Amino acid sequence: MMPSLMIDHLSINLRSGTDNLVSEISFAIKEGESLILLGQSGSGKTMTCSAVLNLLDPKKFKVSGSVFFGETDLLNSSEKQRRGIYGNQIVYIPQNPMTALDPSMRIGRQMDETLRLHSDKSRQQRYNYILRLLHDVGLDDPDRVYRAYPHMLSGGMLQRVIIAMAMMLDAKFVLADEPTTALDVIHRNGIIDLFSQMKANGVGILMVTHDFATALQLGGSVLMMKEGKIIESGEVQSVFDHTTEPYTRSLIEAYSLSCAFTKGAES
Ligand SMILES: Nc1ncnc2c1ncn2[C@@H]1O[C@H](COP(=O)(O)OP(=O)(O)OP(=O)(O)O)[C@@H](O)[C@H]1O
Repeated sequence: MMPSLMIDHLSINLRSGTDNLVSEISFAIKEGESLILLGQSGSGKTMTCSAVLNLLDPKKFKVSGSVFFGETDLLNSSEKQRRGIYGNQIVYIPQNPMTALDPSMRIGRQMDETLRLHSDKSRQQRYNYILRLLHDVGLDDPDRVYRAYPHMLSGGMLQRVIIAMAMMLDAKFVLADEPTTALDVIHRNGIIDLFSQMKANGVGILMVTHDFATALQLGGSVLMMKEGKIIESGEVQSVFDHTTEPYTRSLIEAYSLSCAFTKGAES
């Protein structure tokens, strides 16, 4: 099967400097697979995502290597090709989900307008479908969410709304930047379950996190990033069990400490 997303020798430099912010990164994700970029703050995770999403200002950054989505060369694609891919086939869930939504428009209207462009369903059919999706992503009162403005919902609820939008568009690929950072354990589990469901439905997932717990829960492959480079890679449980890299160990220890702390607080 063709990988949905293939990154080959991706490097990112500031045009004003010589340091590589990201150095020679390569990976591929097929439909129904997940890959996690894991590393401390400043390791280059968000830069890598921004290159995949074509968000880096070419006046400021020099990007080399290639990023392919199926047959499309994303770094050299036309505006028209990009419009057909981003927000449709590739859905981005940003760290702050509020930024992905229009603050002045009710959630239901935003979803309805998007759906209207992508389907020939009637108004009533669209309403019923959107309500079912909001229910399926675990929002208890879908009609209230439909009528709410984004600022009326919590971060976790907004993330669910964006996941519902990805499902609505039948996205092939979801890219999520730190989707669990602002959530408590219960909400984190719920969100990861939704990502696992999408994976089971054939969606490819690229997730950025600094949290080993999230990586272990989602499973799949992990790339350990440090100072813009991949220093270790493999199946996440196997890296967790067998790593000898001091950097990876330090992130695992941070995770173990937070588990011990949570257990201590519970007892
Ligand atoms: N807009 C920018 N201009 C210049 N350098 C930047 C910019 N954004 C990030 N960098 C630099 O690029 C490197 C990688 O940063 P990046 O944001 O990708 O890290 P990260 O792993 O995503 O960290 P975090 O978890 O804090 O988001 C860092 O050295 C950072 O200082």
